[in-house]
Amino acid sequence: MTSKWKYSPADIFAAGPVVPVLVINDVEKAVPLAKALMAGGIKVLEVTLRTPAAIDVIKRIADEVPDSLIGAGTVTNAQQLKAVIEAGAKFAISPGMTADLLKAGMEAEIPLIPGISSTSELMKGKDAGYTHMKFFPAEASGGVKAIKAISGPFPEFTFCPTGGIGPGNYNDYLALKNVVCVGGSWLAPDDAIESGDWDRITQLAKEAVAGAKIS
Ligand SMILES: O=C(O)C(=O)C[C@H](O)[C@H](O)COP(=O)(O)O
Repeated sequence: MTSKWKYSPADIFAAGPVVPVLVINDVEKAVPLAKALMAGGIKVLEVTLRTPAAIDVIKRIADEVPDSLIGAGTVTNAQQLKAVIEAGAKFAISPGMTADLLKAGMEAEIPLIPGISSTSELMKGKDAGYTHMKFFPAEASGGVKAIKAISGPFPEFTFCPTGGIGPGNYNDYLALKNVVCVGGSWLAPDDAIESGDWDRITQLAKEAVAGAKIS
């Protein structure tokens, strides 16, 4: 692992049991949304690069909510990784991996958390030096059973599962010894962001943090 990183992937995973996966269309929503989540006890934020506003959203949150651990999600190539670093992201996370992205991640000044959904991908990540990975799409790829089975031959890897996770099943994942956090969009529903219902988002965050059972 590279010592130039201010936060290691382990620090990011340990900073909170739930990571909101954020899809933000309007840059003006960035700061109030980040503050609403922080008020609910969540520090790690994943802003997905799914909208044209995403890079500006990351910039805004990095500048105006400096206590947050603002990360970029849906980072699928080295150019995007460079762009999110310039925007101020403190980490990057990907739904998958390519050889180029894995290489760029190891050379980058912020940590990259690549995504896997199979043991072969895990082995590619392992060869490139990664120990912390996203498991995506979690529910569709075997969920808790799959991650538990993977810990047999690969006990040294830690996962942040996302995809199909919500209040009803997040503790099933957190109960696994190779999972310390889970991600999901349930913490910041589109309609609540759209209408600026920040109290609802703070409440969802509070409930998720308070209800999380860390093994
Ligand atoms: O956009 C990305 O980079 C992703 O990796 C995918 C997200 O983590 C999941 O789409 C969240 O899944 P839901 O919580 O089921 O909505």
